[in-house]
Amino acid sequence: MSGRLASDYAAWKKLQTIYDTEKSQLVLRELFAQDADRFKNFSEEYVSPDDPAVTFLLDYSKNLITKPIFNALLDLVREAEVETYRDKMFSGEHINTSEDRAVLHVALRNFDEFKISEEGVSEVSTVLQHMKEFTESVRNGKWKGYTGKTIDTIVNIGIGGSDLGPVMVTEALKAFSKRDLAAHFVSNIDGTHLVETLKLCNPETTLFIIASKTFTTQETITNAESARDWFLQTAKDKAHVAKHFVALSTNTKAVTAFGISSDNMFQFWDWVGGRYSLWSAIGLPIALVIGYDNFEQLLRGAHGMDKHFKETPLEKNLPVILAAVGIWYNDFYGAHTQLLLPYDQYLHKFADYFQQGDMESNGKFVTKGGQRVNYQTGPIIWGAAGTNGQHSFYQLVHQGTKLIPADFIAPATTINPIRNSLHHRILLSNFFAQPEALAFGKTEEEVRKEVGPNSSEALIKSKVFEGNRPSNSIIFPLLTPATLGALIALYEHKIFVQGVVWGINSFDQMGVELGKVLAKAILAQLEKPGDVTGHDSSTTGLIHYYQKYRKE
Ligand SMILES: O=P(O)(O)OC[C@H]1O[C@H](O)[C@@H](O)[C@@H](O)[C@@H]1O
Repeated sequence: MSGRLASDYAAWKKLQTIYDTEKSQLVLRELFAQDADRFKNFSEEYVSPDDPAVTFLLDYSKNLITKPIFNALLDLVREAEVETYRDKMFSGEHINTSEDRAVLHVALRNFDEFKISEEGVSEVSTVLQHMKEFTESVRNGKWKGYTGKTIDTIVNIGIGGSDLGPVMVTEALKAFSKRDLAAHFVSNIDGTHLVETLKLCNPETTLFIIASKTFTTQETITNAESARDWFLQTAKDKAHVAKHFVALSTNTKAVTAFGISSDNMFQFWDWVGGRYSLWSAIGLPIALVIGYDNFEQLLRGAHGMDKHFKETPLEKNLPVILAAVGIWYNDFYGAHTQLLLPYDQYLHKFADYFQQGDMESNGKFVTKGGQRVNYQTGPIIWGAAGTNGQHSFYQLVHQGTKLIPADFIAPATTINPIRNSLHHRILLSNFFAQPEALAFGKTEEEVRKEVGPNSSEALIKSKVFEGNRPSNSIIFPLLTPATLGALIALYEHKIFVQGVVWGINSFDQMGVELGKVLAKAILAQLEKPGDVTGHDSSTTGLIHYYQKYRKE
């Protein structure tokens, strides 16, 4: 994050030389054959410094690395001053330089342990207390709707960071939810999203949570106004809005202007980035669904990982290890993507969540110092819950022409052990088998033995798996709120480390602005029929086609 070009570092140059000279020797079959202790030498167990029950194993032995490569990657991390920038983040320095802001999601789950002096940090516990009281009054039925009925449905209206975290976590921790409180999430400006959700809601028993850091986001404000109109069609009196609309925001003025009283507003601060905000008031729908105590466990689990990240030497530091190995593929092997593959149905939104987390943070071509990078930055993140992905895109991962590093993630035990955990054993057998198949493949010789002498050469070739496809495996005892918190924080800090090495600002998002500005200009033209001006012929042609069918 120094803003320097990563390719100027001595360690970068050394890694390039290693890659150019040793690439052909980096064959997993051989690396494992040469070192009986490879698993031991390339795996780390995480145990939360706060709670021994929060633990997991990271096995990174199936990567195309040797100890000298791993050490050179750590040298790169050192040379980029990741430790210095990490400490700056934790102390509240304004490391988000383009917006002159601190980056303090770690302060939201700190429980007063690290000393951080930044405006707002001392208010974190007051907001948590407000969230706790509110959550309890909704969950125990004391909070009533305008006709005196108990709230049975919540609708979160937000988008991006004000949607994806709560969606992912409420799905992941569904088993901890209060079953008689239905939770819906409306994000898309497409009216369909709101209309289809409102079909499931009763205005007398629905609580709308308007979640927007800025409270200016077009989608969220438009959806919120439409939801309010829908509510008032039945409730009539504007005074009833107070019982059915709350806001999560940093913008008190805009919230009040919308008609939500500041008593029903849950505050956060500009040092909470949208994609790092599920730990803040943005987590209110999470607390409502799983209960405040479970929400606090999620925060505590993340805090344990924060301590690990802050205090553990680099070679045993899990976020650093994931980041370092990722840089090896992204910048030297030329891999463009990174798969996240949770073998846990509850985590089916995990990759969606980290698409914003990683790609909005590290999808940048300019360093903090304003130079264009001459290397690859953030990877494309994608994935699906296992085993579904296996029946969809794994063919390409196994036998395609691209190198696609993958993180496999699974709980050792399940919350739903049906048929004596038979389902879970089958799931895990796939979780173990896939990285093995990717790494070791199947040679032509092995195929020949299998298919017999009468098979065609073409058939034999089509059954060969080249192998040598890298992966990490993360396995933990059970998916609990605290373990999930630690897992999310692990990836957050991985993103941080990579951003520092690449010299970019992981905490702004200038890249989402241009489309927004253009859409506003076009909207003004769509509202008055007639000829459109100021666009290229393609955009003009598309708008003309639309105008043939335009309806009020
Ligand atoms: O919470 P808000 O302010 O509505 O922003 C919602 C989203 O808007 C933009 O897409 C970006 O700025 C995201 O980072 C943000 O999460």
